Amino acid sequence: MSSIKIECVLPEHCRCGESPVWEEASNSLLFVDIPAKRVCQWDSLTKQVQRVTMDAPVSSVALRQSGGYVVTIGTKFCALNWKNQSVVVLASVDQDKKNNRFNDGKVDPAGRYFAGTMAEETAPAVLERHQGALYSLFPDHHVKKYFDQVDISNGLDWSMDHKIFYYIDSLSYSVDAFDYDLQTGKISNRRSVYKLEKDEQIPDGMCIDTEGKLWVACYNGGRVIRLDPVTGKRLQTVKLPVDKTTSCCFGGKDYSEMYVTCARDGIDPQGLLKQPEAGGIFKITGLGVKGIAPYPYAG
Ligand SMILES: O=C(O)[C@H](O)[C@@H](O)[C@H](O)[C@H](O)CO
Ligand SMILES: [Zn+2]
Repeated sequence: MSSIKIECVLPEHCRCGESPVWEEASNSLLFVDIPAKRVCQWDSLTKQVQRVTMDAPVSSVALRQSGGYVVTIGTKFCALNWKNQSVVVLASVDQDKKNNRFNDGKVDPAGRYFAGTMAEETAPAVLERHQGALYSLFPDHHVKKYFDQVDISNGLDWSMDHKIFYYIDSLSYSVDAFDYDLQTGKISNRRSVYKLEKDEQIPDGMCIDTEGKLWVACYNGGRVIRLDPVTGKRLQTVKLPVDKTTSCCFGGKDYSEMYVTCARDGIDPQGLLKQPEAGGIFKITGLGVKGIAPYPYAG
């Protein structure tokens, strides 16, 4: 049996840390702090952090094949040049919804950047319902809309054989699956593969391991859970010393470590005394499973 170790590797006070992405080329973890409008890069070797501030909430970051990163800022898909900190808008969505912003995003195995939107929250998980939609930015910069009526667009990943797309609309308290056509980027046949239990709270970010099992960060649940999407059973629970766990990804050597982001917003001063590491970056080792490298945006 492996022994699990959980460590706060970066005591960052993220208001809402999200979108952890491992960048193998720089041995670093990318992540965002949404309301702080920040994209960060934590070097796992030097332990140094670089932070770049945007002019609107930035909800996800992904690698870009041609160099630099892509990010979702406000309701825009953008390219970010890390060296000179410049941003170029690639496409816009939800132009009729002034109170909307993008939320979680991830690149598919063919290099399309998937991201969904939501209404801006007045408090964590308090927002106008059904305002969001799911989109993807194709390598040629055209945008495809998949569906709307989304509350909080979150966790997304693809099965190892690229035939299934997994997705979370947080306030449905469900992890869903679609059949996926990698050639065309089309999704179909939506179904639920797991319904969260009460103490697991709100499903947020998600990633898949090489065994095809799903890892879901549970917001307010202070844990990541490992699910078997075939049987619909929870296989494992890993608790963290912070409640507002938002997302997870594999990284480090051979993608054998898990990185977890979390939020600090919405915790009162009393609560912060009990979880001083809220908003930090956590590393979990000894899970005994691995992930895969993130796919880069192909455009
Ligand atoms: O990170 C996200 O996905 C949202 O932007 C956050 O605000 C919270 O996680 C959400 O409130 C929990 O459902
Ligand atoms: Zn999220």
